[in-house]
Amino acid sequence: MEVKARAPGKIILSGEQAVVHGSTAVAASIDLYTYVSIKILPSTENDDRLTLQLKDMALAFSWPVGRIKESLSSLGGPFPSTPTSCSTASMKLILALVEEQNIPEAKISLASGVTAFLWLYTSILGFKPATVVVTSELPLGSGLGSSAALCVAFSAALLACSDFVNVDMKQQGWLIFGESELELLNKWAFEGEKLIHGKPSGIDNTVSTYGNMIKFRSGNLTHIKSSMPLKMLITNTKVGRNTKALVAGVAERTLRHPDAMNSVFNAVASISEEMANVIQAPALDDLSITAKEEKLEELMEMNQGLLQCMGVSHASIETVLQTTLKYKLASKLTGAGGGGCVLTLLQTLLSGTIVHKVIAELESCGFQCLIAGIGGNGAEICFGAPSWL
Ligand SMILES: Nc1ncnc2c1ncn2[C@@H]1O[C@H](COP(=O)(O)OP(=O)(O)O)[C@@H](O)[C@H]1O
Ligand SMILES: C[C@@](O)(CCOP(=O)(O)O)CC(=O)O
Ligand SMILES: [Mg+2]
Repeated sequence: MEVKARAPGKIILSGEQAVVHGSTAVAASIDLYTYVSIKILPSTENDDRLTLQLKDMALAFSWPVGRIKESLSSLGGPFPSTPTSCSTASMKLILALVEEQNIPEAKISLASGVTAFLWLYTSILGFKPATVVVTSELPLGSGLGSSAALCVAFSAALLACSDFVNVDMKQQGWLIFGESELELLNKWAFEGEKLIHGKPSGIDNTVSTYGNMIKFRSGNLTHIKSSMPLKMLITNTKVGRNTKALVAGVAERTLRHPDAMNSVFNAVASISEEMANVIQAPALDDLSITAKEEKLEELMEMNQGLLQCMGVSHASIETVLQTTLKYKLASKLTGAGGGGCVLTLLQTLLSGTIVHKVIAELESCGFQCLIAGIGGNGAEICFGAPSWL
């Protein structure tokens, strides 16, 4: 049996970091995906293995299934079949299984992704031998939600192979799960994301699961329907950073200055609410679209100022802001900050010449620019020949 799943990355239009502290945020899926393929293998007498191939990194990890079973069954298994947090005891055992694989020091940041894989795999499918292959179009650790896309794609593929969901394997092409399956998949992906981020808000796995555009607050999502075309330039500063450390840094600043930081989070919540209203308000002509774009630009700039207050901007982000401002374009960081990606709103009536000029100037600083499609489908699964591997 072979199943493929894909899950999109995301941009956060407003409210990153503050959303971890209960503020509203607005996010949208982008058309860059992480793909997971699972091939369940027939059980043999003595060489059953679980293999994880990270194709883009040219890395493969493999465990004898008996070894995983022996290690984890000391906890008294079977593992939970409903989404549950990985206990400290399970975590310790899984980390030992990851450590055995001797991940090269230069790629050690991948260990948390491998840990999330082992937890999701054993929880959802138990100890079946299989080969799992991962590929991704998303830059890792850049604020475009690669960690959530990975957990969503794992969960979707695993659930499609499990007895927990009912899917018609004869259907062709990419399929979307039903509502209750999406809810289950999103909960599992959140558990995986916790192992990578420490304390995620859940916005990244939720927008990757459901796709489109969402408003998110304290675990609750509201679907948003944009009444205007939204075009964003995404500039990757290529400055590596780690979401877990940045989220922890904001939490520490909040402990030091609770009143000031709570005021910042409240201001961010108001910005996100207003942004959602602007995006959804009817636009009857070019004039009203331009007026809405100007409001969005101002809200993005205000949000960026507050992200600076939280301590998550970076010299490379400031360079992108100054460069785009020269062309009268508004920008803000997206994701955890500290480097990673910056969003710039490209107004509908903006000339192509300006877009080319700003991209050329950003790229001359060593940054990488892309314009992604915004608001496509969320998680999808497919049975059949893997054309994308
Ligand atoms: N395709 C992938 N293969 C392996 N690990 C991945 C993959 N995508 C994401 N990860 C895991 O997620 C981490 C990056 O997550 P994070 O710091 O949250 O940044 P972001 O989610 O913005 O890309 C990586 O260091 C790795 O552990
Ligand atoms: C900083 C945060 O708001 C978004 C993190 O996104 P990313 O991992 O940087 O793509 C954290 C969260 O909401 O879980
Ligand atoms: Mg992440």
